Amino acid sequence: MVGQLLGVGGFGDVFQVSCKDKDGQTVDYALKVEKQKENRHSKLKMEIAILKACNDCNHFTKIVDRGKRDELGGYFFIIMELVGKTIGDMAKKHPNGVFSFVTALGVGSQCLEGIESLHKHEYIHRDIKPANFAIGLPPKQHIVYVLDFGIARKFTNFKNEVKTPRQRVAFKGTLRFCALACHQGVELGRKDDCESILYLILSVLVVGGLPWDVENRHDVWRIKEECRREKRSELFRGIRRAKELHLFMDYIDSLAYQDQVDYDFLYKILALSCTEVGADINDPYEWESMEDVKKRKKKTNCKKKEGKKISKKGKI
Ligand SMILES: Nc1ncnc2c1ncn2[C@@H]1O[C@H](COP(=O)(O)OP(=O)(O)OP(=O)(O)O)[C@@H](O)[C@H]1O
Repeated sequence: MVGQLLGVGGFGDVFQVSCKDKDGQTVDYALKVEKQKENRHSKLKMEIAILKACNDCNHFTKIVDRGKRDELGGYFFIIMELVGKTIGDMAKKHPNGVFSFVTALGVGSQCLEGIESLHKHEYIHRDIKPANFAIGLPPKQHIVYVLDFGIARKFTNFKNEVKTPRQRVAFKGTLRFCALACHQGVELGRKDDCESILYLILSVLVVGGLPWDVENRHDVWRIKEECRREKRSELFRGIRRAKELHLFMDYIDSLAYQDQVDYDFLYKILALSCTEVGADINDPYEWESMEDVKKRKKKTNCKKKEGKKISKKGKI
């Protein structure tokens, strides 16, 4: 049974659907449909390929069914695990539109885990923003899910080598959250997804948001550049502990298109930042009740942050 409309995307709509499982229990899922169009690649096909590839990671929704129907002019569909509100919607419900320090960093660290997994499967996301990550439904309210792979791109060639960068790349993504490379019109790599994760964290952490709250693309680019220099403190204004987030930015800015990202270093500095304010990055999020916390299993399918070796860059 098709239920409420959950979201309208650029290419398809997402509905809540419910059906009975083999025990007669009603189970809810999300149905995403995309109209088939001539002369256009299906975004949904890409999403399906990615969700299948990342099936081993708990930051991705599980596929229940998928296919193509010829009715109504033809459409592709996917039925997947239903998740809760997006990070952007959650932040809006909080005072000043921001999370606590530990929730913001904890969520950011999970977004990075999802993106690391995507990179491991040789895709970059290219549209990282709070609207493209969601939290799970109870009892999975401590899990962050990556959504929307509509403009994801394979960054390796058939020999599994990083593709030669194109000379010129058209702007794709979301102005507020895109990396500097996107403004420069150059090929995006793994480090650029990580740059967007830093912007995502700051957008749900700093009261008043990112300093480039303007419409004009060139102004946004200019302010992002200035935030590397004279306006740097403005980007991190008012937060409890900024030292490690500065390191995050310095590290990402030191990387080039083809470079591997030292994700462990980034998890480590996010965790350290929380320790420095007397908390733990795995602490319950603001929306979790004690009951949820009790139920929550600490183990995830993805690599755990804790107990990882200090990487070569992990000298803080
Ligand atoms: N598995 C899901 N469970 C619950 N809600 C979902 C799920 N997937 C997507 N949504 C909701 O639907 C909205 C649109 O989904 P999504 O961003 O994947 O679509 P899109 O067509 O690719 O969008 P865009 O135009 O932003 O690229 C999301 O913001 C989210 O609110």
